[in-house]
Amino acid sequence: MIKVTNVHKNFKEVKAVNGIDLHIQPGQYVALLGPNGAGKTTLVEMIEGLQHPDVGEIQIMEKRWKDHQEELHRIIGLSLQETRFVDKLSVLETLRLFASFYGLGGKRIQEILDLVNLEEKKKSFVVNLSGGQRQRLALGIALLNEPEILLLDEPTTGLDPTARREIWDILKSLKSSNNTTMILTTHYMDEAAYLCDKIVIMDSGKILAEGTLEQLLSKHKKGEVISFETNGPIPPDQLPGGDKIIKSVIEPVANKGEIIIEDLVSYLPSFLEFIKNQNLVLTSLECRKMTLDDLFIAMTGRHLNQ
Ligand SMILES: Nc1ncnc2c1ncn2[C@@H]1O[C@H](COP(=O)(O)OP(=O)(O)OP(=O)(O)O)[C@@H](O)[C@H]1O
Repeated sequence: MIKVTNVHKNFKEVKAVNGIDLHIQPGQYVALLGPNGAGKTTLVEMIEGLQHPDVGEIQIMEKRWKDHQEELHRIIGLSLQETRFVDKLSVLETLRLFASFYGLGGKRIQEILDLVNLEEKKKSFVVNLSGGQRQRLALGIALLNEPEILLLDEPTTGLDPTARREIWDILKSLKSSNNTTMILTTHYMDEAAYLCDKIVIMDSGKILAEGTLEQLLSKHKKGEVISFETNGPIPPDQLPGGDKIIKSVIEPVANKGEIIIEDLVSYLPSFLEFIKNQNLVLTSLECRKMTLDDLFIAMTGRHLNQ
């Protein structure tokens, strides 16, 4: 459905997208997950035809933007990171305006109001909508034309958990009813894990890993995490069992750290002994299985949301 081949995009010296290959199958929901500046928006905007690669090629249903602009506009629905509406138009008037671009009538507008659950708000001015309602309106506009491909740039950033859940429910229902193909960018690993069949982890313009959640986590199959805080500074270079550690992140000033190890049961006693020998007291200790964020730390040494 979407084929991205060796795509590069630079902004002066910044390599925003630095050699990306990506294949997306029909009906797949794909999350581009990564921290600020990873290159997610730039990649999505190139797939949307809003920006053009310096190097490489993007094909959508075997078509390129330069030869098939009109056709591709009909196939794709998109919602940008920040959608600007006309504040003094109502929800209904806004939908009518966008529907007119596609020659769509009242029936489709009503379907969209029901789908994104804005019937009760249809007479409200857009300026008076909550963040979640605005995002649902943006999603509704993206869906007006029944697009085969939906591209959403951070559809739930800044929303509270209930508002996020409402967007998730709409996207889930769309998947089962329409077989839509979707790419969304997000900072939230729970969003990627809940909604998407395929997760693409990006950093510094590159893909670090891709696959289903299970595939990604099984790359570090035995990975488990010790997360701890102490009453004093931890000397990071003296942690025991160096060869058993997949990755450690120690924050000396905050007196806290995380260690990703292969085998928790065999490692934990030596860690506790180390804490005792350093005359430290554990003020908190948590052991758990790896999450996507831990996987990101294992790959980059940083948290996803930093
Ligand atoms: N128009 C532009 N001009 C100059 N630099 C840009 C431009 N667009 C993006 N960049 C730079 O390219 C890099 C990738 O940015 P991009 O917005 O694609 O990342 P992102 O992963 O979407 O980040 P975020 O999650 O914060 O939206 C960043 O370093 C950014 O500052």
